[in-house]
Amino acid sequence: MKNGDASTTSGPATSDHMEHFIRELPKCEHHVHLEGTLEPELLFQLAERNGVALPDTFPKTVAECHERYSRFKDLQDFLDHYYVGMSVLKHEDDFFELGKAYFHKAHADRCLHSEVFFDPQAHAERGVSIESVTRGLNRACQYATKQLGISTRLIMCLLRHLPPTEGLDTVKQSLTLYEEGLIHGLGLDSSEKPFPPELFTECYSLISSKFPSVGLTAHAGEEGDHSYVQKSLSHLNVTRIDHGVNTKQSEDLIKHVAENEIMLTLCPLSNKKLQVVQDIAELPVDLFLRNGVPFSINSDDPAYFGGYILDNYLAVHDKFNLSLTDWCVISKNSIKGSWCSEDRKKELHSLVDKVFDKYNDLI
Ligand SMILES: Nc1ncnc2[nH]cnc12
Ligand SMILES: [Zn+2]
Repeated sequence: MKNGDASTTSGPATSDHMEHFIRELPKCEHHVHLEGTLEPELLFQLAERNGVALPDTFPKTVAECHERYSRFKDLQDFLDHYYVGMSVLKHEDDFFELGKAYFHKAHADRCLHSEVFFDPQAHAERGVSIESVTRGLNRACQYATKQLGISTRLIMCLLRHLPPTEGLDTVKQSLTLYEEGLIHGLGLDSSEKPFPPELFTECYSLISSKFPSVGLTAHAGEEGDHSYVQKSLSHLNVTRIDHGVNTKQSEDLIKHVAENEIMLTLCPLSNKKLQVVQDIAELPVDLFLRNGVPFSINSDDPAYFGGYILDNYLAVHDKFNLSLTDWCVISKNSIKGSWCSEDRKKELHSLVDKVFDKYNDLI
């Protein structure tokens, strides 16, 4: 049966098969901030356990949190809340618990490979060392691999609203952790405008000169225009772009990104919540597919944006009438763009093929 022709079958309609297919599809996540997976329930538990007094303006209950999360005006409005929320994280075990809870959610969504961000500078401000944060999260990564079969990578992000000299200090403090193999990538996040990527050139070149195999990525083209994407590629030498929605503004850039297999890590629910788009249907999913721009689908800050990776896949399914073949392209590109071993990629490819074969006869 072909996509869209639901008239002649018994059993579930095509769209039901499509939804089952998407649920079963092995997924790779490349854009999730572990601090953004802090659910309100754990946030309040940690506040009590760690004796953290949240400001009077902070929501008092889980329900009030959800109400607050339903009306972020933009990225900055979200970030102002997010940095306060994460102040309840104080000890290595808190970070372990946070990571473990995320990996269980990812596992339930059939996410088999996950590359996770963390923001050490946001914790250093409160006296929490980069070692405590990294070791706690690394233990969670090991747990995910051993107990849940998820391969993982840890990506340290620099906060672009802080001075680049502080970013460089953070990079220097992190060198031993990269050396130990606890951190595998470098990223750049927080308020995009007016902090262009070239401010952080030295931070990126220091890491890549010491550890050439470390993956480089940066948030760009979320609220910033396409020049932020261009400059992340030319000045930071990243091989991946986080968000990158505004790549759509330049035909030359679309061509460049496609030809050089730069993967964009799209985050549909995040873009809607932070009003990057008013509707997920506005995302350039068709444009990117037609032009061979590789992208993956991710959750960004799922505790705040109302859904983990599967919800983001389903949101795309809901708005774009993608075929089984389109989904296979998305899923194979997200494997190809992952920073895991070639053997792991082969395993993931064959798992995707199995699900594709199962549903190819049905859809
Ligand atoms: N969507 C986002 N953009 C930039 N920085 C972030 N940090 C957490 N979520 C972010
Ligand atoms: Zn992000």
